[in-house]
Amino acid sequence: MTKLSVNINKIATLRNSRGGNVPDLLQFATDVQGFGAEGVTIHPRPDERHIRYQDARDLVKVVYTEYNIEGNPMDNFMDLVFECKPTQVTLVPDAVNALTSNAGWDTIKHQSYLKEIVAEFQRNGIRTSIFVDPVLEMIEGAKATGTNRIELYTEEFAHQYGLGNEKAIEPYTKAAQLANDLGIGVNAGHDLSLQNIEFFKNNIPDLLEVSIGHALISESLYLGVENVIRMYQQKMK
Ligand SMILES: CC(=O)[C@@H](O)[C@H](O)COP(=O)(O)O
Ligand SMILES: NCC(=O)COP(=O)(O)O
Repeated sequence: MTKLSVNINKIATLRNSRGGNVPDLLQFATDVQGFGAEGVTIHPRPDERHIRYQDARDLVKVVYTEYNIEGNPMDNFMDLVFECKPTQVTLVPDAVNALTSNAGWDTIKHQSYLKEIVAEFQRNGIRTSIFVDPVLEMIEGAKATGTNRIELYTEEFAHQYGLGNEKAIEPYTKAAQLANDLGIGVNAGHDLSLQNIEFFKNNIPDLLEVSIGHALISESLYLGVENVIRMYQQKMK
C-alpha cells in the first residue's frame, strides 16, 4: 500500500495571510489524520513564509501518523529536526529564496556531505529520504549515502502527463526499479494530483509514500465550495 502524507504548507500560507489562527494548522493536521491520511508533511523554509519553525514543534503533539519534515539541511533546519524527531526527514537542495522545490540532489557531487548528514539523522533515530530526479546515476549516488529512501521529484512527470505524454513515466519507473533493486525505499512528490496519481502509482513498483499538498488543498477547495455556498445561503433565508 502507498501511504498518503498530506503536505500542509498551504494551510499555513492561508493562515499567515491574515495574521490570526484561521485556518487552524494543528486542527487541520488532526483532521486529515482522522480522515485517514497516513502522514503529515511540512516543508519549513528559511523565511518561514508558510510553516513556521514553531509550527514544526507544535505539530509534534498532534501528529500521531508519520511525520515528515522536508528541507535543506542547513544548521537551523537540522537543529529543528533533531528537536522534533519526526518519523522521516526529506533532504531537499532548495536555494534559500526558492519559490518552491525545483531540482533533486546531485548525489554524486554532494555524496560525502549527504553521507555525513544522513548518518547524523539516522543516529538520532530519524529515517532519511533524499529528493532526487529520476536519473539512474542519482539513485546509485543516493545508495552510496546510506539513505533509507529517496523521494522522486515528480514535477516533470506531472507537467508532461497533463499534456498527454504518458511516456514521461518511463524514467520514474526505471529509477524506482533500480532503487528497489538496491534496497532503497521509494517515495514521490511534487505536483501529484487527483488527475495523475492513479497512473503514477500504477507504474511505480513498490511506491511507499507520496506527499501531496498544492493540488490536494486546491482540490479540497473546489470539491467543497458548492457545499459551503449552500450553507451560507441556508443561514440567510
Ligand atoms: C519537496 C517538494 O517537492 C516540495 O513540493 C515541497 O515540499 C513544497 O514546498 P512549497 O509548499 O514551499 O512549494
Ligand atoms: N514532497 C512533495 C510535497 O510535500 C508536496 O508537493 P506539492 O504537492 O505541494 O507539489
